[in-house]
Amino acid sequence: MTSTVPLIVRLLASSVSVANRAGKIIRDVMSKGELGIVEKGKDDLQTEADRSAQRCIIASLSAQFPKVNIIGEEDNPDTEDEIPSDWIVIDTDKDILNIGCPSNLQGVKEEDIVVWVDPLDGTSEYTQGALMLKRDPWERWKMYLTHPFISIKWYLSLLQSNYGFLEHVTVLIGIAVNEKPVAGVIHQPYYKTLIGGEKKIGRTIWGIQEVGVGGFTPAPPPDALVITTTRSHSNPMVEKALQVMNANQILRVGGAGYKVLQLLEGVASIYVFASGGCKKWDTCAPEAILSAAGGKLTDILGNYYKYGASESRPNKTGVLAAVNNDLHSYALNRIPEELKDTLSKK
Ligand SMILES: Nc1ncnc2c1ncn2[C@@H]1O[C@H](COP(=O)(O)O)[C@@H](OP(=O)(O)O)[C@H]1O
Ligand SMILES: [Mg+2]
Ligand SMILES: [Mg+2]
Ligand SMILES: [Mg+2]
Repeated sequence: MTSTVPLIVRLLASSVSVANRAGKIIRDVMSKGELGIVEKGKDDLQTEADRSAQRCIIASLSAQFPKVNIIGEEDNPDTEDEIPSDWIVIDTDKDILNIGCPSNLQGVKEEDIVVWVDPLDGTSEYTQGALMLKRDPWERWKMYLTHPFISIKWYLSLLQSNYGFLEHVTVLIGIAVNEKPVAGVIHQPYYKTLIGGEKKIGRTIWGIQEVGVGGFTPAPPPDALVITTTRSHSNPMVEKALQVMNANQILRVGGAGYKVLQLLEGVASIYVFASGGCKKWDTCAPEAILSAAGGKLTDILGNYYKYGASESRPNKTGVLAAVNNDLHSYALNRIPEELKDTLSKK
């Protein structure tokens, strides 16, 4: 049966299973409590969970799809050690294998595909979540003092957050064909639900061009204008763009994946980030899923990013995403020309 299913559908089905496994790795690293934080740059952390989840995803997908070009966020996951055999996922999601494949994607070959992997989106929120899992206030304070960057303002907001920032963490697998994101997976390892009285942790949302979105039911946008934006990478340009939106509410949350989930869930209507900082692996899967649901993700100038393997990794001209074209145009028209100019010259 599997061999008759088009490649792109098989790749999506495998990506869903692999993302679930990566999510379990992320939870396991947190439970063990040894995060192994490395500072890659300013405001840019990597943990054992980022490294291990990426190794799991890349090893699993490249074993099944050897000619697909897979690009991950983390440069040097420790490749010396052998990968634990239970990190190599060979399962595929059976429901996805049964979906119809859009006609323009039926003949796609492995060589035509680039997969962009963000093994853990929202690393900042993940490391701060670890801090809050320390029940003993003294232990928590000691961990705070040794955390690479976290201001007292953040520490206080964490104390008030009821340990909630772990929900912002996602695993992102984006599938691009001819430079365009056509399918993707957003897995949320800490999403909690009660199903028939039983607690379930984690959920996986997927999308594919022309077919739509699965894993949950998208909701219409809120009546009020609710904007979602970064909570850990703001700067004066980001704030300027937010000021001009005339929003009823601004939500500051972690991760590109989580912000796009908020759009899909009807929690927010527009995602505005008028700054460089995000990279192709942050936006590929979210763009694919959002557009499959009728939304739009571009840079702050209104141009689509390209996702070919040779494209530069940084999304220098920011992110502007909305649940529909009208809200996207509304936001685009409000961004001052001067800000667009400054960003495009960076
Ligand atoms: N100034 C910056 N420096 C480094 N990374 C940045 C950044 N601004 C945004 N990013 C990256 O873009 C993603 C979303 O950011 P934010 O949560 O601030 O909206 C995060 O991905 P990772 O957590 O996968 O690294 C984050 O690291
Ligand atoms: Mg990162
Ligand atoms: Mg990311
Ligand atoms: Mg990441």
